[in-house]
Amino acid sequence: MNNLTSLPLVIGLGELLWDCFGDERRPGGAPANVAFQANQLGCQGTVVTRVGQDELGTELLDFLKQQQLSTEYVQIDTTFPTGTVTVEFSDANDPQYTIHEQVAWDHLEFNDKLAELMKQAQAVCFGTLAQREADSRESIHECLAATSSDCLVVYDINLRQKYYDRDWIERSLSAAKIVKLNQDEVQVLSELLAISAEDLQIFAQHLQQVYGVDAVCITRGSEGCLIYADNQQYEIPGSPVEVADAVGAGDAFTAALISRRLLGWGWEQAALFANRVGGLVASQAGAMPVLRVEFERLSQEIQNT
Ligand SMILES: Nc1ncnc2c1ncn2[C@@H]1O[C@H](COP(=O)(O)OP(=O)(O)OP(=O)(O)O)[C@@H](O)[C@H]1O
Ligand SMILES: O=C(O)C(=O)C[C@H](O)[C@H](O)CO
Repeated sequence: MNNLTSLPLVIGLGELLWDCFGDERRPGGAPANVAFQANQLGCQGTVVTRVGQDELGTELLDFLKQQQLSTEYVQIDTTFPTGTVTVEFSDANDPQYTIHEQVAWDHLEFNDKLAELMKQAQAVCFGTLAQREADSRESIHECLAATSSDCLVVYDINLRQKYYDRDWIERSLSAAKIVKLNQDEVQVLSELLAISAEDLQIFAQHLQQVYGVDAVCITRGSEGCLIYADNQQYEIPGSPVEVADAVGAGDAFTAALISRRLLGWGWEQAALFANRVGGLVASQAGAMPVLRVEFERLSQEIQNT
């Protein structure tokens, strides 16, 4: 790997794609959003994914280069096209995703180069969607197995359409140190894994005891988040914003939480920052708005309070 900086290496492992909003399109894909935001948050965010050998793939590679993200771990598929998603809204807070099938990011190939990269990662974020096909599912777990024991492995559950399965979720929970999910996903998991979600602390303890997860983070839109870690519950209020669209707010939240935990911040302060970062992204269109300066200002503000 060509590690040009000493910044913490944060990998977004899974899908990089085009979010299509009517006749506009913007780069997206949850793990890619996390890598992009981690890059803006003072880390070396790196995307591990696969695009097609087509115009849409070339444009994604150009986008990454423009944003000073590495394209070294973006594989090119000669059979499947670059992924696309149709994003629709009945409410700006609640985007609906139609995720098109038979695309390149379903076919990530694990190899020595990826193993070498994963060994060096300080954090890796992955989700459920990119596990819908066996090719990427197995490669993702090979990547996770190649990380060092102190790597912060973050499972941002992100359940989409019908693309999840109890076995994939349990395998992923077992591989993760931090699990992030929203309130709707708590309900789905509660049914799928037969865990009561009436008391969220008991729900979180179940994930910790059965799957060996260290921290559980539940996001609640404008109401902020709950974190269960170190035998404590942290309830961190949100700072409501005027929403442009909530696409990528959760991913920005995750990137912010990772970046500040890697800097040694406590849970409360890191979550407060993550809430504000998520809110800022919700106040802008698309999943990858350029907000480097705003994030730095916010980081200083929260450190000084
Ligand atoms: N309207 C809002 N006002 C303020 N902050 C917001 C708003 N919407 C989202 N956020 C911030 O972003 C975080 C993540 O939002 P949300 O709970 O909607 O994400 P999510 O459902 O996890 O997202 P995704 O499924 O896209 O990953 C929230 O915990 C909050 O900190
Ligand atoms: O990657 C996912 O989880 C998706 O749902 C694809 C979305 O279009 C994406 O997260 C928003 O950029």
